Amino acid sequence: MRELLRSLPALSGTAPAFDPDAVPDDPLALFADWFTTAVERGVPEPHAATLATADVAGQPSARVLLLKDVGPRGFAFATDARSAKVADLEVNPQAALNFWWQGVIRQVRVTGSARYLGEEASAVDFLARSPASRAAAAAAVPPGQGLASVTDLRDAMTRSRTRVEEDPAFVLPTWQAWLVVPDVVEFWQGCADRAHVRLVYRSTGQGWVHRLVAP
Ligand SMILES: Cc1cc2nc3c(=O)[nH]c(=O)nc-3n(C[C@H](O)[C@H](O)[C@H](O)COP(=O)(O)O)c2cc1C
Repeated sequence: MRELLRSLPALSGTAPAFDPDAVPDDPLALFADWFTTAVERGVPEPHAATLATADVAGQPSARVLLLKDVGPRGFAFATDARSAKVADLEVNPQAALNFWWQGVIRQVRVTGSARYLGEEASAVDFLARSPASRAAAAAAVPPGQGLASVTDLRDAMTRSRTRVEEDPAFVLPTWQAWLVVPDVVEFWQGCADRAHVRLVYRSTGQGWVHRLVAP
């Protein structure tokens, strides 16, 4: 493995032009710009992000999920209330989100606190999912619960699919939309010569300040 790992290239994407002296005051605007560029440059699944949480004892855990919205208030995702991440966030709302866009050598790191967006936003998110993903979410098998076999899960999903198709307005009561409200947003632009650009925005409570830091 050691040899294999050392043989692999890193930072092999193509960096778009980026001038850290000509950035917007609001990091959410810069995020939208970088995200759009990632989509235009064909970065696969740029909306997949790693969410890190920590439990009451401080034990961290991280998992990939999909970004559902981004706007002036923060970064939205959706999940099941019975999941470990929600158990973590209920006792410790501090969270981090990480995006890595290989094709453009860009990383975005977000830290902040997460809050539940309420029943209405959660229902809107659930109903916007495809029938297959609504059925999968509603398969009555809570995330993390032990399974005897994958066949059991498929059977539960088939029953759930019928229910979702018969009642298109059905909303899984445990489906929740959450928002990560950022305190710090870091934009990392990799460069082939290793003079990487790290631009860190920090919330002041009234607005944002930003500065360059060493990579
Ligand atoms: C590409 C990708 C997208 C995913 N999107 C979501 C998502 O939007 N919401 C979600 O709850 N889990 C999503 N998952 C599954 C999570 O990674 C994770 O397995 C699940 O949420 C349980 O995590 P937890 O036990 O830490 O709460 C996704 C996984 C992958 C690989």
